[in-house]
Amino acid sequence: MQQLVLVRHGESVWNQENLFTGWTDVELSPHGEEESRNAGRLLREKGFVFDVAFTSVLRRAIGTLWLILREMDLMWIEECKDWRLNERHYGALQGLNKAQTAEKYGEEQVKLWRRSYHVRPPALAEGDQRHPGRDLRYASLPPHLIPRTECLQDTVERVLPCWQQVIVPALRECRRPLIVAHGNSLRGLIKYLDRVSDSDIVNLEIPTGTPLVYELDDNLKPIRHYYASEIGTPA
Ligand SMILES: O=C(O)[C@H](O)COP(=O)(O)O
Repeated sequence: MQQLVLVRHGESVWNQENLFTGWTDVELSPHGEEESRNAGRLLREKGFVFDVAFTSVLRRAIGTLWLILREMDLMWIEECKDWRLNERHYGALQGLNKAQTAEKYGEEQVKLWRRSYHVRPPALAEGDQRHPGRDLRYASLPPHLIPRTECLQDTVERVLPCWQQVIVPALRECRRPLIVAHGNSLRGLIKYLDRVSDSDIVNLEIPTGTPLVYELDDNLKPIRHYYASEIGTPA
């Protein structure tokens, strides 16, 4: 049996302001930093140890990972930052207020943009300042891989190669990975692991800064999952 721990980053300043964030690189809020430290303390208290960590190239996830590792005295472990663990790209919605967008376009439309598996938010224009192609961290990517918007299915299609190519090999080597990523990249991974249907994935919400533990069998299929906070403290 192998364990995989998934953590959505702590609250960001844009979560606090209820803004669509996607690939916008925003900081953790003070509350998000506290959530991250608490996650690290909890994991330490429950006896978790990691020897490799995977995260996105966005500072709210990297910052959460670093605060967790600091609390666990594990800052020395190997870290792998992979753009494929980024949040779903929210297209032209990035930077807009979620409540105001719902007032303008209607709750139903915004729910489709936020939670449906196949519906993409409006795309960023090619020349938009926010286009990720202008960002150094994506400079080595072939242009066809750089999104201007994504539905959850698009996100799954980039998260799964990351899972197969870098996380599965670590698990096969019996390493103990921690994954710190984002609401929708984790929803995509969980959809795959738990074989959640395209319609049921609409209802899956992942709280910020709350370690979720997956127990996997030898074929890396989930046996069960639970929040680390639900485990009894070891004697
Ligand atoms: O990108 C964002 O705005 C959030 O991190 C996730 O937002 P959602 O819950 O609206 O998908």
